[in-house]
Amino acid sequence: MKKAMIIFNPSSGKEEAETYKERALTVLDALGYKIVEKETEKKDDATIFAKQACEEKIEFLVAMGGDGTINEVINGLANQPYRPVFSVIPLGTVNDFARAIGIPLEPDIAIEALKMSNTELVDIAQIGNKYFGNIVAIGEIASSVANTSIEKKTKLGSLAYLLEGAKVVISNEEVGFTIQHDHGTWKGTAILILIGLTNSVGGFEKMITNAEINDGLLHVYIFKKSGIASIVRMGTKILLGTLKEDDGVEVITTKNVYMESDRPLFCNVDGDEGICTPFEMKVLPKHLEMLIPKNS
Ligand SMILES: Nc1ncnc2c1ncn2[C@@H]1O[C@H](COP(=O)(O)OP(=O)(O)OP(=O)(O)O)[C@@H](O)[C@H]1O
Repeated sequence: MKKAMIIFNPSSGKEEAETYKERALTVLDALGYKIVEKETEKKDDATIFAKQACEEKIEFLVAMGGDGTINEVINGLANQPYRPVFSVIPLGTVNDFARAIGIPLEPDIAIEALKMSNTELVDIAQIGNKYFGNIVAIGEIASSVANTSIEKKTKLGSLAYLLEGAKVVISNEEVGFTIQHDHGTWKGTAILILIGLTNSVGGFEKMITNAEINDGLLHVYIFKKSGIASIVRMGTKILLGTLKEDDGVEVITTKNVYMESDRPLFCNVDGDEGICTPFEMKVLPKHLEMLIPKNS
């Protein structure tokens, strides 16, 4: 009998989380899976469970939670020789990974979509000894976004990130960076660097223009110091999906990065605090097989 594992974070989303879990169990049961149910209690539980799913050769893994839970699952899967087909029921406040991959943001619709059989191989990336599926942010703004309160995120969603981001961008000093990439070395100052695998950042689905889920590339966006007028202009371009063309931004596409800064900076990895500069990063092309609804 084929086996499925559900990794469920009861603290993600709102009160309906438990109800969604029951609905997902019903769908997987009707599909004929023997189900292993795992509930997270604390940080890194989802990583341990995902690794266990690989070791037990489970065929299908469903993660129910927000971007934090999904990042932990990716870290459990990434370096295993066998990896199950993976899908996500988004229960977070922002759900960048689900947005980017094309999984319905409405949990009930995402649960229905588990019945479909269309899979796609998607890229992830390695930063130091960690993995991510969506975005790394480097700069003072990165820690500020990680500090955005859960209450604020729940009330304001993407807007909370934008407000925190704008506050730091306006007040902040530049940092000197050296970035070695596949085509040379970039040296200069910036207030923020984003390295994205997908297009969605902080809920803004057109932030990283042209990034595809399996293009095999890291999209490095370097933001220069700028005044209020250019921040407003960039904000508009983020919404229109034309940020790449803005004078305040330099863009590098590469498969590998070595990043140094003139003082150590913590990175924000998929929305949570990650490692410190300097670091090495590389893309792992088409590394995860994901169930993705065809018409999304
Ligand atoms: N039972 C639990 N109770 C409280 N916290 C938990 C529990 N299980 C896991 N966690 C914590 O929840 C974190 C992940 O939360 P979640 O998946 O909602 O991510 P998020 O980044 O807040 O999502 P989003 O930004 O999309 O809202 C984990 O890193 C872990 O520390």
